[in-house]
Amino acid sequence: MGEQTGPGKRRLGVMGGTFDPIHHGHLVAASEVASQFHLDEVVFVPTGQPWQKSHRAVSAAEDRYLMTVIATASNPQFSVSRIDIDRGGPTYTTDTLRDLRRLNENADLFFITGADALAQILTWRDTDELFSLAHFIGVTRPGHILANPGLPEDRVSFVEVPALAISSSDCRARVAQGDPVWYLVPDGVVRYIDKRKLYRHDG
Ligand SMILES: Nc1ncnc2c1ncn2[C@@H]1O[C@H](COP(=O)(O)OP(=O)(O)OP(=O)(O)O)[C@@H](O)[C@H]1O
Ligand SMILES: O=C(O)c1ccc[n+]([C@@H]2O[C@H](COP(=O)([O-])O)[C@@H](O)[C@H]2O)c1
Repeated sequence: MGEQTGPGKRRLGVMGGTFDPIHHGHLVAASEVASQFHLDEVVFVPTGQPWQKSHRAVSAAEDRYLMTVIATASNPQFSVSRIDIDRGGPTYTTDTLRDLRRLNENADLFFITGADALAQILTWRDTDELFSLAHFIGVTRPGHILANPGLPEDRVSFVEVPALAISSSDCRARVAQGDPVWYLVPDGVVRYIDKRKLYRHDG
């Protein structure tokens, strides 16, 4: 893994996502990678403005941030960062990783991404720099093929995680239809969605 690994360095996982809402697929992926890669911590980083999702309405960043905090609060290995929200403007992972490296000088970064997001990674901004900032870990996701889309071989690993066919889109659609999202998202997130009337057409 080149210059990113070293003795005595903390191993910091980074789970970026829009988290609209965060669901158990995200949490299981982070937990499994933390275990298999012996990570000290996984920081969840909700996007500010996910520029590749500009074709649809995205919930307010503060709602997505708070749901991420609620979902991760009970796990001492998990934390949440506001860096992408507070930076403002479209969210680029090169900025995320540069900022996290500045804040965590003695850490190796492991960016966790599902098979669908990994397949799109060459469309992200500044990909040449991207791969020098972190090691990328692609995780399995039902309905998607996990493969290297052309990243340098020594910059990417693959992890099979317990399959959860859950997506944020499906959770939003279920709430809009009045269907339950219990057990797809953490209980506190169900209650937050209800309290803030998120995803309801009359919300
Ligand atoms: N069920 C899942 N299993 C494994 N990885 C997942 C799963 N759901 C999301 N991910 C990964 O988590 C990261 C953040 O995903 P994101 O917040 O966009 O959720 P999503 O469910 O894909 O949302 P949407 O349906 O709105 O596109 C991405 O890397 C994505 O591939
Ligand atoms: O850097 C980019 O250009 C870029 C483009 C699309 C997605 N990403 C990142 O990929 C992660 C998952 O994004 P999303 O849109 O699937 O929620 C999240 O951390 C995004 O900031 C990054």
